[in-house]
Formats: sequence, structure tokens, C-alpha cells
Amino acid sequence: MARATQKAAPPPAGAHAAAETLRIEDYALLGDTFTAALVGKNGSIDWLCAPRFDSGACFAALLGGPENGRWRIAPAGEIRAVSRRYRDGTLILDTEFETETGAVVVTDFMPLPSSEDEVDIVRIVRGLRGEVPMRLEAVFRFDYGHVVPWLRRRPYGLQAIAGPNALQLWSPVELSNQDFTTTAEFTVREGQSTPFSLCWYKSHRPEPPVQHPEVLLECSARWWRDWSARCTYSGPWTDAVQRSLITLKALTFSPTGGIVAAPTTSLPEEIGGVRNWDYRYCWIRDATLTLYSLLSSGYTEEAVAWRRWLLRSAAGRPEEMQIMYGLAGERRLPELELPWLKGYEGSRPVRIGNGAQEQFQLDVYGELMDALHVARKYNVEPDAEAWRMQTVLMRFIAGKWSEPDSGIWEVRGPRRHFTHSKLMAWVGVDRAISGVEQYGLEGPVEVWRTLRARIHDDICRNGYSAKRNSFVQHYGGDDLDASLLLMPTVGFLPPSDPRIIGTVEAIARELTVDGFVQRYRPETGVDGLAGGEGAFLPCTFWLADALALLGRQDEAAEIFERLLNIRNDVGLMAEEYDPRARRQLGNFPQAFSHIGLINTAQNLTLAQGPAQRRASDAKTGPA
Ligand SMILES: OC[C@H]1O[C@H](O[C@H]2O[C@H](CO)[C@@H](O)[C@H](O)[C@H]2O)[C@H](O)[C@@H](O)[C@@H]1O
Repeated sequence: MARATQKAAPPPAGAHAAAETLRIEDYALLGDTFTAALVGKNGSIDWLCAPRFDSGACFAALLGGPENGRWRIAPAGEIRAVSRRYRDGTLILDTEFETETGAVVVTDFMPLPSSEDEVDIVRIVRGLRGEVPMRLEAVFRFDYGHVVPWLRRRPYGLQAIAGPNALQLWSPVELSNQDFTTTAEFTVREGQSTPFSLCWYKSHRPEPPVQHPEVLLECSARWWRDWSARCTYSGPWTDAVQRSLITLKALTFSPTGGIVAAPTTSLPEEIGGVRNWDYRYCWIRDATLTLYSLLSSGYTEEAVAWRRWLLRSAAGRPEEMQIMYGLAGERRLPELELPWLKGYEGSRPVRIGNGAQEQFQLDVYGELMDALHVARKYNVEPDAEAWRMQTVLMRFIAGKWSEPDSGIWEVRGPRRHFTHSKLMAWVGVDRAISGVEQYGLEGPVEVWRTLRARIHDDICRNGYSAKRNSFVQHYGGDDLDASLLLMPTVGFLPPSDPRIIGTVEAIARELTVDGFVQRYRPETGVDGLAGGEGAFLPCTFWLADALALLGRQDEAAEIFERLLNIRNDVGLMAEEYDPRARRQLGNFPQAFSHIGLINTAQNLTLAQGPAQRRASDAKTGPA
């Protein structure tokens, strides 16, 4: 049985049941709108940060090995087949294991509604056929696998405690403890049910009471189904859109409305490579597209919360505005490496924090201007404050638009005059002018009109290559960049303009690998990083959007279907995809990719989807 033990060095990996390497797409998401967990097809929860998305992980096997923390419940013997699915309209996962002696289903979920002080995970094992010997293995660690806690036997099961963190494992079966690993063996027969629950809480607080798993299951199912019922999208891709919306909701930090780019850090953009970043923060850039996806699907409340998060986070002097913030708008997100973690399939370093936070990325000012414009257009909230912010931002854009920056891809090479950055500066000015022209707000509109024309002219002269008949990645260069697919979407030029057609076709021809779009060619060294990366899924959605705007609906739909096909078995997508190895890459699941899915589905279904609406907002430049 579990007993009090003393802290010691983490045991070697060999002390645990060998871990198979799971692909990124072998994971499914659990979440409670405060934090999230990833559970693998093998029944192992390999990632959980508590109490918030950006807290230290208590299960970090995803980026190391079982010795860095995990919680597995699976058949003890050979598994013949595994299948899984979310219950309709929920984030409640059923994983079915088929064995020689029978079949069981493990139901995993994080109960809702939840609170900031506790994080719960419930796992209910039910026998479907025959009888199945099961094994539980729990390796509790804190601080990303670094801290080995004390384990104490408790009447309900086990408590793990170290520093500010405590976990309680509630178990109806006997637990054993050896080498800082907790195990249990039990058998489940047809019709039987064996529930477990795990609760993270603040170690200085009293132990939380254990709640009944079946009651939590019922409440959580109701909570998700009520939420999903608010979706207004209906069309050929309703299930896919709903799954992406649920994912987006699970990536939302409910106390503040901030949406994290992904719940993970350091899942690699290249297996074995160094492009491993922490995405557990909120990016301003992703805001406009997020707003469109929420508003056009009926989720006004979430859009309001996200807009309020934006206003609070970006408040202050524009020169101090950041491109990303913490969940509550925190500004300091220092980038650190965690040398004790060997990285996903050896992809090192594992990083927490994100150095891109300090970069100057001109496009985010335009993104913020556009997001506030969209919110005004949809009449999201009374908005005097937003307009005040926009006029201040306009002064900043006017003074800074001609400077080089690090761009949408947050390159770690030298700053450049990225065409997309200038494009978004143009968008910022254009939306300010709309504030005056369409909404009667006050501002120096003549000065802004002159500025808009100047930026437009600058982009057309310096960001366009007549030789290539395409806009290019940065001034003075010849390379392409998939961010330029947004040119028709933001309304810079009409989709029928030959320069736009040329750009979309050049990207489709030269940046596409087996039908998936790369954001740029890393081998040019523009990003200052070693190695390469996969195709970027949001950019592939943007290609579909651009083609739809060009009236090439069939091609757009073909790309969209291709994207749907590479979602994993439970409808989730990472940021990138390796078309040759046919596997997902990068942080997972990625909000930007799911936002792309929602918006493109709407673009292909509605007469006026988000892309058409965004394009028609702008005063497009001379054709
Ligand atoms: O690979 C380079 C950069 O990758 C990350 O940024 C990407 O994700 C952001 C969030 O979705 C997105 O806004 C940005 O456009 C993407 O390039 C990473 O966070 C950066 O640190 C890294 O340099």
C-alpha cells in the first residue's frame, strides 16, 4: 500500500513500464476551461499543467518519459484494438480497448463547471464484454517532471505533496507504491464500473471532498451539451465545426476570456529539431480570426470576453504593447529551457516562456485595429474605449509602419521589411478610416487617407515582383510567403487583380507540398533557425479561403476536404503537418488551425463567410 516516503532523485526510466512512442495525433484533449490534459491512445495521461494552462506540469511524460509524470489506466495484457470518440457535443472521451479476454471502455473527462483552486480528472472504467485484467500506473511529479513529491496513504487512496502542489488520487482499488510510482491491478467484468478521480489542489488548503464520479459525469455532459447547443452553424461540415468550437472553448481560460494558442509547449515543428515553442499564452495576432469564428458561430459571449481580454491586455502605451500575453494579460513570459526533459522524440530544447514576447511585430497593431473594427461591426459592446485606443494606435502605426520588424512568423533572424507586416499596417489605417466613414467616429480622416494611400503605394512598389508576378515575402527579396494569401481576405486589392491571382497561384505552385502549404521556405535562413518544418495548417486553410474569394470554389473545397482528412480520429489538429511522413507536428491541439477550420467551413457554406465579410470591409486599393 502507499506509504509516506522521502523525496529522492527521480527513478530511472527503466523503473516504469516501457512507454511506447505515441504520435502527436495519438493524443486527445481533456479540459475544464482553466487548464487541459492530453490522454494517449494507450490510456496514458501524459500532459497536465495545474492549476492553469501555463502552470508547471504534474504529468510531463509527453516531453520526456514516464518518469516525468503520467497516469495510465489500460488493460494489463495485450491490447488487440483501440478505438475512441468524444461523446456528442462534449469533451468527454470514451476509449475502448479490445483484448483477448474481453473489452472495456475508459471514460475520461475534466468535470465542469470547475474552479481556479482545483483541477479534477475523472476516469471511469466499464466492462463491455468478458473480463479484462487492468493495470493503473501513476507517476506523480511537479514542476515539469522535476519535483518528486511525498506520497501519503489516505483513506480514499493516495495523496502526493510537494511545495505549493498537492494531488489526491481517489481509488476504489488497492494501490501499491514502489520507486515513487503507484500501481494497482484490478479486473473489470462485463457491466461493472470502476471509477477513479484525481484532484490537484493548493497544498496549504484542506483536502477537497471527493465527489461522486457518475454525478460529475452527468453534470459535465449537460454543461457541454448546453454549450454546444448554442452553435448556429449548420452545413455539410457541422460535426467538424462543432468539434473545433469545443476545442476552442477548451483552450479558453474562462476567468479572463483569454484563449491560449495551444495547451502544450515544445511539441516540435520538426521531429528531432529545435523549433519547439511554448504556446500556452494568448496572441493578439490570432484575435481577428478568432472573433470571426466565434461571432459567426453564435458564440457572442465568448467573443465579448475575448474582446475585453484584448482591451485590458493591450491597455497602456502602444510602444509597450506586446504581441502576446499571459492568460490574464501578464507581460513577463521569460523563455527558459528545461534541460532535464529529453523532449518529444528527442526534440530539444524543451522551452517554457516565449522570447517572441519581446519582438516588434508591426502586424499586430493592424490585427488589433481590425479585431476592434470587427467587434464594432457586430455590435459586440458599447465601444468608446475601443475607439480611444484605436486613435492612439493610429499615431503609433503612423510613426512605425516604415520600420523593419520580426513579422507574423516571429522570425529570430534579422528584422526585415516584411510585406505582410506592411499589409497589416495598411489594414490598421483602413479600419480607422472606416470608423469615421461608417460609424461617424472622430479622427483626422484626411491625414489617415493620405497615410493609407502611401502605405498601399509602398507595398505595391516594394513588395511586388513583376518578374514573378507575385507579391514577395519582404522588400528587396524574391521569396514567397503564405501570409500573403491574406491580401485578398483583408481587402488590400480585389481578388480579380492580376497581382493577387499571380500571388495565390505562385504560393499554390511553389509553397505547397502534397497539397499542404508551407508558410515560407526555411532553407532561405530568413527565420534564423536551424532545420526545417512541416506544412502550416492555418496557411493551408488560407489558401482555400483565397481560392474561394477568387471564385474557385471547387479547388477550395478540395483543399478543405484534404485538411479534414488529416485531423486525428477525434477531430483534432496540431499547428503543422508533415505530408511525407503523414503525421502531425507542433503544439497540439492548435487554436489557429481550428479557427481556420471554422472560418473556411463558413466561407464555403455561407453566401457571406468571414473572408467575404472581411474583404468587403475594406476600401480596396486601385485595381
Ligand atoms: O516558429 C516560429 C514561431 O512560432 C511560434 O509562433 C507561431 O504561433 C503563433 C501563435 O499561434 C502565431 O501567432 C505565429 O504567427 C506563429 O509563427 C512561436 O510562438 C514563436 O516563438 C516562434 O518564433
